[in-house]
Amino acid sequence: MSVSSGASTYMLFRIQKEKGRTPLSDIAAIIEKTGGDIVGIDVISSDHTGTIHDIAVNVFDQAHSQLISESLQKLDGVKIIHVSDRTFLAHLGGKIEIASKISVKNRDDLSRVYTPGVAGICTAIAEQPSKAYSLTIKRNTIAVVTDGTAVLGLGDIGPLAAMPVMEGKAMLFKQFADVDAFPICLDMKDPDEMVRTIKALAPAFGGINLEDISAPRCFEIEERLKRELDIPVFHDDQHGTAVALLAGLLNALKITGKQMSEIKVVVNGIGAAGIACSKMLLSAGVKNLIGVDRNGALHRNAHYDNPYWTEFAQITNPNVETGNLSEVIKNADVFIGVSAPNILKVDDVRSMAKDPIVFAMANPIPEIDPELAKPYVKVLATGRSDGHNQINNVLCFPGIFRGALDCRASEINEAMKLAAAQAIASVVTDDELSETYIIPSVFNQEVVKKVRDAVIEAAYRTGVAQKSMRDASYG
Ligand SMILES: NC(=O)c1ccc[n+]([C@@H]2O[C@H](COP(=O)([O-])OP(=O)(O)OC[C@H]3O[C@@H](n4cnc5c(N)ncnc54)[C@H](O)[C@@H]3O)[C@@H](O)[C@H]2O)c1
Ligand SMILES: O=C(O)C[C@H](O)C(=O)O
Ligand SMILES: [Mg+2]
Repeated sequence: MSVSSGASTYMLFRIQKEKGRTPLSDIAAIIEKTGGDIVGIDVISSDHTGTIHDIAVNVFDQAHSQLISESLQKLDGVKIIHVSDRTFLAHLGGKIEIASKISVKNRDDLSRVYTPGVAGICTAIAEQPSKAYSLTIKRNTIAVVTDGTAVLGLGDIGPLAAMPVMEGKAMLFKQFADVDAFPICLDMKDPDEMVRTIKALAPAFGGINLEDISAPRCFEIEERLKRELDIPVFHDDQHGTAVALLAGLLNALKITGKQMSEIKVVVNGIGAAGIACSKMLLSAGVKNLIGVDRNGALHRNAHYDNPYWTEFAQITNPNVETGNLSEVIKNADVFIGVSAPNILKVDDVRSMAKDPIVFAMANPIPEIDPELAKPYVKVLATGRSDGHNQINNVLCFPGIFRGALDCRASEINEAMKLAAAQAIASVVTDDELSETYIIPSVFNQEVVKKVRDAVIEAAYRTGVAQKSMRDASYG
């Protein structure tokens, strides 16, 4: 049985073949015999001792790739230098670069973009700082800042290892909303030091997108930066997630015919995303919301060292339910997971109320395998790109910052977030709405457009837009 390119993993086997030993045809035959589908062979180098080849092969999965490697290693005079998959290949050398808008072809160009011409521009900005918005990259540039302490669901893997996620966010900012974003991975953990450093970096940027900073530190860092900076500061894992979640839930409830005010919601993982999602749902009208973390349900009769949990317990769990996830999820209408992989059991889902909604949003592995949950849920969503109903903050951050930059909002406030959620939900029309289509694809070009316009409208309405409406090309 061979592998069709659609449902497979693309691997690149770099092999060294000694001259006069196993011929290439035998190597190819072994790969095909082991079920691999060869899609290309390149010669990388060749000399009197042998040849290095890259053999591109479609395989079923990692285990299949391993099997092919083992078969190749047994061949006489064949050595595997390395095996890479498509994802690793896409990351070679990083995913973004800086490009100039003007090319410098001669001395005349040089004297305008650099010294001496540039000095006049600097003086103009020194005299009138707001000119930085028209004469530098500030007006369209966002810093994507992390300390690497809560990277996806991988935890505290540090600033260096966080780079691929931050580069990815920068790519998405550019592709979806033409926002120039730059990844900044800080090697520090102390909130005071982080606030000081981010403030010191701020002059070059029109906004700060905080990313993958662990709770509860992220709350203090964001609150202080919002107070102390005059550009929008937005913690994506809190607010981007909450916006995308509310959009998904608004549409999912249309399918189940239930009301926000009547549903029982269990939020698992009371960290950055969990607290923000819960607060957004409360302001959208949910009354019975229970937060669960590693030690079970949070409730007002317990004592927590974390002040954000104390506050959370006061405003949630009105019936003071106690116990672990399996206990409190009974009769819940909605499960929201922003916690860890595979912690929701099929029996938990089966104990939920009729027509359960399960949003298992932990990345990269959701709280429950979608295939296991599917038979028992009415609406299922994950944070991943490779299934139906992707509820991910990428639906929010490009458009919300596009809007905030275009009207030069001094902040991103509650009204702007709510407007963004409603805008995302509205992209799916009533005719289109179904169990497998509650939330638009991020590739739907309406998403960024609608979010931008709704955010700008809310910014003017709430008095935080600093540009005239005409200049913001809006309204
Ligand atoms: N889909 C999305 O758009 C999206 C957005 C943000 C975060 N996330 C995902 O949500 C998860 C949390 O992200 P965060 O930024 O809030 O991180 P965080 O570190 O701030 O919070 C994680 C919380 O989950 C809790 N937790 C861990 N394991 C648990 C378990 N077994 N049971 C109950 N609680 C558990 C932790 O104690 C912590 O309170 C990650 O997997 C992340 O990838 C998804
Ligand atoms: O990065 C993502 O895909 C979403 C989110 O920011 C996360 O931390 O999981
Ligand atoms: Mg994140």
